Amino acid sequence: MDNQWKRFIKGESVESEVTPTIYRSWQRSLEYHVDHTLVSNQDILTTSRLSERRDSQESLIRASEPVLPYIFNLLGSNNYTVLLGDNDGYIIEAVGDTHFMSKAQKVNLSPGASWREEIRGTNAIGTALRDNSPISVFGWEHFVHDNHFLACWAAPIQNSQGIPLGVLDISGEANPDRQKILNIAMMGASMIEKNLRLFELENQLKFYQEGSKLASSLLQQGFLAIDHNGIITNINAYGAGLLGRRQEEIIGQPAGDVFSTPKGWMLNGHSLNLHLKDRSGKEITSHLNQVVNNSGKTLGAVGTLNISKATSLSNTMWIGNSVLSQRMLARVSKIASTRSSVLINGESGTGKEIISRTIHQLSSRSEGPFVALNCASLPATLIESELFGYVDGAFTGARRGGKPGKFELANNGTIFLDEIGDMPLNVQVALLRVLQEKEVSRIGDTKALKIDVRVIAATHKDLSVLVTEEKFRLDLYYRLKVITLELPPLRERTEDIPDLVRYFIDKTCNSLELPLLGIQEEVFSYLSSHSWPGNVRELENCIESMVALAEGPVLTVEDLPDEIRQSLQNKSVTKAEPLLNQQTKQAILYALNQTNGKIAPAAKLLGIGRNTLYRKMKDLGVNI
Ligand SMILES: Nc1ncnc2c1ncn2[C@@H]1O[C@H](COP(=O)(O)OP(=O)(O)OP(=O)(O)O)[C@@H](O)[C@H]1O
Repeated sequence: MDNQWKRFIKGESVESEVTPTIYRSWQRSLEYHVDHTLVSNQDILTTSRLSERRDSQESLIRASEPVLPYIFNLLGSNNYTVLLGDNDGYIIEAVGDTHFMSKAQKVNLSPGASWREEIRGTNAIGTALRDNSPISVFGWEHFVHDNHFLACWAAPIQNSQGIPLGVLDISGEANPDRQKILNIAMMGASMIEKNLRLFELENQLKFYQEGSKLASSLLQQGFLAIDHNGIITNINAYGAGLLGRRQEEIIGQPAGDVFSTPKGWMLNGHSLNLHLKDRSGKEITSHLNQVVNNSGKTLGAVGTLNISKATSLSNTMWIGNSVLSQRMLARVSKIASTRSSVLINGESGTGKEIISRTIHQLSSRSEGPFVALNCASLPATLIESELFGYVDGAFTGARRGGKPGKFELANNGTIFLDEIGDMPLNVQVALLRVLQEKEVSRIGDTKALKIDVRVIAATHKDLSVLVTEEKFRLDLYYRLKVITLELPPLRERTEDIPDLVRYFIDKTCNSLELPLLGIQEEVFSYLSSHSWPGNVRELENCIESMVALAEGPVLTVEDLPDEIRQSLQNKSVTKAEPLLNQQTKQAILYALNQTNGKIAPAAKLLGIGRNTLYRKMKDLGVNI
């Protein structure tokens, strides 16, 4: 039976008696000087090299994992082994019957061995890979005599360009139904190819998804996706921030529930507009374009989410969604529905004025005026006339025709008295009278004018201490603190920082007519680690200068002021108070010198508010 092989080895011509594929492979085996008498022990990987090779072929192994046992079961007999070879002919996986596998092992037909033609002569694995075509190699068709007990079928596993990535082999003892088993091998190879394509698609999809996730997170605009059932399938962090909620609270919700008031859905040809107005008057609009597939079926809609221009730059909007902010806003809306006086306590720049405006706007007086007066910014002698006004000739220097006071101007609305702790005692008496009698008389006038004004007072000082020091009247204190509201400093609600920063970037870019700048995520950790003694005002000034001086389209750590860039390292360093005071005093004097003693520009130069500057000047004994 092995006559043809014997005669070929002797050098006789047998070309017409064997299939051309086998004949060509025998000839190549001769050229490779393969020893036809002996099983080669060459090119067998050590266990560690084999596991490295398996690692490098991870997707081929994963794709064949369910296929090899399936093919083995399909063969319906134990006299086979199903092998996976890589593109170098190394066997990297085997499933089969232990009895046959131990026989196969004797000729190195087992994991770790390479069955390239160059090493083992004609064989199904090596020849299928060499010809990139399915093949069966039976008995004496193997070039090496010791392999003549084998019957093998192999089919290459190709990528989508037809390049062989590996090979699926079925080996056993000779079987008469040569074509049937070859078909099974080909089917196995094609199943592995399909799995590989699926992985490729999964990877591509993941790549696109990751890409779009990154793009939407970098987007300094809200991004929203809604499926054809109206369910929100994606919203970026910025968009969620605009809605004052977290991404995970919104994704999966019906869009109609999230955008409930006042206008809801508006379908308009191929686009869709959504509106939302929240408690503080912030209005959000979303413009979405429908996405359709090739057959015109609507898959959903994607688009942007913005604060509508009309309200985006209003200075009455409270930005921040931390637990503390939420708690405070809930209290503010309750306060707004009452008529009582309010006393707001909070450090400078925490938003006392903005929250007073919010109370006014949410109240039934919102159509009336909101009038603010800072008691620390005026000399004691002027406060009274500012508050109550005066008649013609009331005092030397009085304006001809007189002047209405802030109370008169605030009639039917709200008066906001900032830094009330700095109000002189004599004015406190007059204020108390106005509050009790609900009428005001201009200085020098005998007539009283009925007024209906809600008073919101604010201070960064502890008024009860001022009362014990007899700098503040107890009766006025009680009159004002009917309702109190504590504004937490920014360092206690650092979760608000990202929203505030994005808002200030938007606001500054708008006012400087610059294209909207992005911000590197890392910047937030620096901003959150700073203690912000000047609170939101200091943060606002910091962002304004970062935007104005920005080098590129995205604000980075490099754009941060030095002291904030160093704040992460300096957090543990204790402050040397007296030195700090000295330096603050010097900075104030320098700024005043630069601005010829003008308060507003000096405050701007220092990056603090006017009121803070007045207060610091008072505390540090700086006079102009
Ligand atoms: N939550 C906030 N959202 C948006 N802007 C804010 C917020 N809090 C403060 N600001 C901004 O910070 C700046 C300071 O706020 P505001 O004047 O209300 O603080 P304040 O507590 O009254 O300060 P001061 O006591 O020094 O007068 C303002 O420009 C204000 O618009």
